[in-house]
Amino acid sequence: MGLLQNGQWVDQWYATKENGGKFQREDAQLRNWITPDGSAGLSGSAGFKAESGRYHLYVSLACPWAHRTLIFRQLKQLTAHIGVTVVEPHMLANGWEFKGPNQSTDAHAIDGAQVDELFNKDFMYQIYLQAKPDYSGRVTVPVLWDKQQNTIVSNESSEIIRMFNSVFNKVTGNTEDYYPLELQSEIDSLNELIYPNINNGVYRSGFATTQKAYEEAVMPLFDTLDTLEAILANKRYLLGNQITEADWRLFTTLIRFDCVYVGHFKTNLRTIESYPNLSGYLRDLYQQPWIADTVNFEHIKQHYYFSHQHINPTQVVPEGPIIDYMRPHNRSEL
Ligand SMILES: N[C@@H](CCC(=O)N[C@@H](CS)C(=O)NCC(=O)O)C(=O)O
Repeated sequence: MGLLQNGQWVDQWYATKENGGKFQREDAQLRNWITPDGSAGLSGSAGFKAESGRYHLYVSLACPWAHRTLIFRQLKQLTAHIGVTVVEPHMLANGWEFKGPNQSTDAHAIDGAQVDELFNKDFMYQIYLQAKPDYSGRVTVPVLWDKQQNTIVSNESSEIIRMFNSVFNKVTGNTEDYYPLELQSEIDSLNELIYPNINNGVYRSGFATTQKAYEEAVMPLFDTLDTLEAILANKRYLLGNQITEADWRLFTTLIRFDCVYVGHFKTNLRTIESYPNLSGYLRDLYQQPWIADTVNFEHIKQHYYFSHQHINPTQVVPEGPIIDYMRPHNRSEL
C-alpha cells in the first residue's frame, strides 16, 4: 500500500499521527468530464466526447467507490460501450496490481481478477504514470481511462456515475435518470449526510488509530443508520418509490457492512441484518436486475482482511457470515 511522489512509487500507509489518529481521505485529483459533444464539463479540460468504445474503467470489485461505477455501467446499459479491467483484490506493497506476468510474489490471483488488456502493465500506479509521469498522490480505483487521448478522464467515482447517468444517453438510447432535476436537491442533501457518516464513516472508524478518533466516527455512523432506518419505515427507497443515485451510493457500503466492516473496521454496535428496514431495503436493491452480478464477496473479504496488515496482521480471512441476500424483502407494498 503506498502512493506516488513525483512519479516514484513509495510504499507507505495512511498518515494519521498528525491528525490525532484520524483518517483523512485525499481528494481525487483527476476531474475531467465526458460530455455529449466534448465541451468542457464542471471541471478539468474539454475534449472528452461521449463515444462508444473510447473509454475504459479500471476497478476493484472490493472497492465501494468503484462498485458505484460498475452499477451505473450496468443500469445505463453501457457494458457494450465501456470496457472494464478488474484488479487483484490484494492491495499490498505495490498497491493495486493486475494478474500480470511480472506480479510480485505476494500477489494471489483470485478468480475474477484480470490482466491489463490495454497496456499489459503489472501495477495500477503504472497506469497513473502513463497519464501523468510526475503524478503525486494516492493511486486509487476507480479510474476512467480515455483510449483516444491516452489519459485519465477521472478518478472520482461520484463524478463518473453522474457522467454515466446521462452523457451516453444518445449512444445507448437508455434515458433512465437516477439524478432527476426535481429530486437533485434532496439527493444532494442525502449524499451530504451519507458520505461523511456512512460511506466514509466506516473508513474513519476502521482506519482510526486512537480510541477517540474511532469513537468520533463510529457514533455518528450508527446515529445516521438509525435515521435512515426511520426514513425507510414508510418509504421503499430513500426518496420514495423511485431508486435514485442516493440509494446506489448507500448500497455499496451496506452490502460490505456485515461481511467486513462489522468485524474488520469495528463498526459493531449493530449489524445491518439487525435493522428490519435497512436489511429489507438492502435485499431489495441487491435483487434489482444485474445488481447481484456486480457484487463479489470473495474479492470484498479478501481485499480488506488480507490487505490491511496493520489491522489484521495474520491476514486470516473469515469464512462468514452466512447471509441470504436473495430471501424475500417484503418491501413492494410500501
Ligand atoms: N474519491 C475516490 C476514492 C476512491 C478510493 O479511495 N479507492 C480506494 C479503494 S476502496 C483506493 O483505491 N485506495 C488506495 C489508496 O488509498 O492508496 C472515489 O470515490 O473515486
